[in-house]
Amino acid sequence: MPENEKMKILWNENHRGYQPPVQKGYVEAYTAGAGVLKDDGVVKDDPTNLWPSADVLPGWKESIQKYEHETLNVGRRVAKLIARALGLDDDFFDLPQMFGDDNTTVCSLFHYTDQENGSSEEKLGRMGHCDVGLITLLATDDALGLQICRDKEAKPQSWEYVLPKKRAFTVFVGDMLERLSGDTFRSVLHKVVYFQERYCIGVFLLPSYDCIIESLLAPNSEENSSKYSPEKFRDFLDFRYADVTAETIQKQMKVA
Ligand SMILES: O=C(O)CCC(=O)C(=O)O
Ligand SMILES: [Fe+2]
Repeated sequence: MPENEKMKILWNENHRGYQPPVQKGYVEAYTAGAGVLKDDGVVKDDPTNLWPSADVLPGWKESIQKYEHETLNVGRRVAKLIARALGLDDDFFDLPQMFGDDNTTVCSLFHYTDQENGSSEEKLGRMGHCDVGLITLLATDDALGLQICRDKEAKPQSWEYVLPKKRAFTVFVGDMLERLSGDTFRSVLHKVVYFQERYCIGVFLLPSYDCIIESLLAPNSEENSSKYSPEKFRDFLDFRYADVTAETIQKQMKVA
C-alpha cells in the first residue's frame, strides 16, 4: 500500500492497525482483532479494527477475517489437548471469557523489510520476548530468522533457529498458559534476527480482558503456593504495551 494509505490506519490505543517500522530497514506490521464468528458465518467485527479501504486493497478484510477464524479454530483444538493435559474439561478453553465469544485474539502480519546495509553481524528484527497469550500460531515464509531459547533461565542464553516449514505452524506457549498451568508449560523466549526480506503471520490466542489469569492447579497443591496473585488479563497485558502506544511510535518516527 502507498505510505499515505498506511498512515490512515495507524495503530490505535487498542493495538490494532498499522505499525510502521520505527527505523528504515525494520519490521512493519498490521494487526486486526478476530471479532466473533456467528453461526451464519458472518463475522461481527471487532469495532477497534482499522481496515484499509476496499478500493485500495480489495478482499483484504475478508481474507484476514477468514484466515484468523480458521487459525483460531486450529488453536482451539490445540487448547483442548492442553486442557486435557492439565486435567481440565476438554472444553474449558471454550468458555466465553477464554476463547469463546469474548476472546480478544489478534492476527498480526509482519514484514521485515530489506536491510539498508548488511554490515552488522546480527540484524535484530524483534528483541527477545515471550508472547502474552495462551498460544501463538505462526506461519512464515522460507526466510530464516526466528530463534528460540530453550532455557530462558540459563546464563548465558543459547539461541537456535526455528527452521521454516511449509504447511505447518510454529506454536509457542505464551505467558498466560505458563501462569494458568503453574509453570508446567513454560512460555517460549524467542526473537527474530534476519538478513533478508521476511514475511510472517501470527495468530495470538488472547482471552477476554476480564478473564482472570491464575494458576489452575488445585489450590492446596504445593506448586500453587501463591507465587502470583490472580490478575485480570487486561492488567496482565497492560504493562507490556506501556511503551508502544501510537504516540511513542510517532515520536520514534520523528526521530528516525
Ligand atoms: O516474526 C516472527 O517470526 C515472530 C514475531 C513475534 O515473535 C511476535 O510478533 O510476537
Ligand atoms: Fe513473539
